[in-house]
Amino acid sequence: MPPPAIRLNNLTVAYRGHPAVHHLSGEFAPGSLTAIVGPNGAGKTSLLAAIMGRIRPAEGGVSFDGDSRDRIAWLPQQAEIDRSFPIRVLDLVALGHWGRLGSFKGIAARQRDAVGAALEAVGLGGFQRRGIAELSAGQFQRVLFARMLLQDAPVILLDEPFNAIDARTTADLLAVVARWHAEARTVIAVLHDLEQVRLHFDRTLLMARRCVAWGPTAEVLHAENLFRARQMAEAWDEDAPVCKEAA
Ligand SMILES: Nc1ncnc2c1ncn2[C@@H]1O[C@H](COP(=O)(O)OP(=O)(O)OP(=O)(O)O)[C@@H](O)[C@H]1O
Repeated sequence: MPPPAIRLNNLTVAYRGHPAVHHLSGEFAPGSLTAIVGPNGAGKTSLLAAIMGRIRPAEGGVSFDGDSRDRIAWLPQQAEIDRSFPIRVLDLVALGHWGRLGSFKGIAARQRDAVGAALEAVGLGGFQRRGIAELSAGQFQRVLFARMLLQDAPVILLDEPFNAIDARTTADLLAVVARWHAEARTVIAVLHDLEQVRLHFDRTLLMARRCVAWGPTAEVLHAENLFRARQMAEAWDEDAPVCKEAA
């Protein structure tokens, strides 16, 4: 099934009345590959949360054309994941099958094979029986990508997927992202490395709570836009209330 278009309609996300994303409008086209960039506190993670439906917008909203939100795969920032949980790589990756498995059914042989294939695809063949606490940060990120391979979702959201990940692992995981793009899935990734964005992402949304620029990466990552985003970040007031500006 093709991915839906994802539309932001005057989207405003606020925490206790203070805006983190302000009056954002635009569209992620089906099958597009978009980087979201901007200074710390620019609202990038909040935007992903609004797309996921984890935060209710203060104003405006997110609409999906032709498909529903439950077919999104989401990779949170590593810092948000508790790795002390005693679970094996096999079981964690198999959770990618969750929608098809049902809660308490065991993992069938076919699904075990699919887990093995996904682990091979991310360079971790044979890691099934390892505990997740025994993995390096880079290996763990590979495992999470393997889980997303199994999820087989038309829309994939990645929040800083290459933070603290070495160059080799990043290159391998960028190849997985390119594969998803070639398969016409919609991929949206929050990133900080602008060189990586220039090399691997067609489109970019540069934001500083508001949209600074959104379009082809080479145009968006222009020095003037980057300067404006920095200025907007320096000027914002953490305690400013949500305004009632028209869309
Ligand atoms: N759960 C929350 N409760 C209150 N305020 C929040 C919450 N999450 C984020 N914020 C605030 O919203 C603003 C945007 O945060 P967000 O994490 O979306 O930005 P970001 O662009 O992803 O930042 P970074 O690059 O540092 O990860 C910040 O001022 C932050 O303090």
